[in-house]
Amino acid sequence: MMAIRELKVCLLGDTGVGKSSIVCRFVQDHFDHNISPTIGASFMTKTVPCGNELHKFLIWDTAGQERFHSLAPMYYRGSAAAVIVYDITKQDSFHTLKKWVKELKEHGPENIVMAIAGNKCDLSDIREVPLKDAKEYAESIGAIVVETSAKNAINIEELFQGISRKIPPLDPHENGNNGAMKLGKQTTQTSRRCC
Ligand SMILES: Nc1nc2c(ncn2[C@@H]2O[C@H](COP(=O)(O)OP(=O)(O)OP(=O)(O)O)[C@@H](O)[C@H]2O)c(=O)[nH]1
Repeated sequence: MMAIRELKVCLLGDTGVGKSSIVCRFVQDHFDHNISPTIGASFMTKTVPCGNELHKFLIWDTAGQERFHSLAPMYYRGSAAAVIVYDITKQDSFHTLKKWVKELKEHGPENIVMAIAGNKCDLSDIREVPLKDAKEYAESIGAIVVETSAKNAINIEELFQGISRKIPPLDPHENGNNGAMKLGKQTTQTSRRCC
C-alpha cells in the first residue's frame, strides 16, 4: 500500500489573479467565469501519486483583498509549499507577488517550496509581464515558475507536479509528516467554496 503524505499548500497573490480558479481547475477540473472574491480563505484537498508516495495536498486558497492580508500567516505557517500567483496581464500583480515572497522569506517556514504561477496565459495578447522577467526572478529566489491558464486548463497539473517533485522525500527515521497540517488546531475564517 502506498504511503499518504499530507502537504499543506497555500495560495497567495493579488485579488483577481485567479487563485481560486487555479484551485478549482486542479481539484474539480472546472472553471467559473463568475467566481466571486474569496472571503477569508477556502480549503480543498486533492491527492496525487508521486513516486511511491501519495501526496495529499491540503490547499488553503487565501483572499487577495488587502483587508485580509493580516490573516495570511495562519495559512502559510506550517505550509510545505506556497503557490504565489500573478496575472500576466497586470504588472502590479507581479509587484505584489514580490512582496509576498519577501514576507514568506521573513516570516514563512524555513524550507517552504515556492512556486510562481503567471496565470491567465490565455490572454497573452494583452500581456504586461514578460515570461523572461518571471523566469529570472524565480531563478533568483530558487522558485518553480510556470505560466498557467485556469480557464483553458494549461499547466495546472504541471504546477502541482512541480511542487510534488520539489518536496524533499520523507526521512525514514522521522515519524511524522513534513509539512503536514494539524487540521484540528487550524482556525479559519469564513470559507467560500470555489464552485
Ligand atoms: N482569462 C482568464 N480569466 C481567468 C483565469 N483565471 C481566473 N480568471 C478570472 O479572473 C477573475 C478572478 O478569479 P479568482 O479565481 O476569483 O481570483 P482570486 O485570485 O481567487 O481572487 P481573490 O479571491 O479576490 O483573491 C474571475 O473573473 C475569473 O473567471 C484565467 O486563467 N484566464
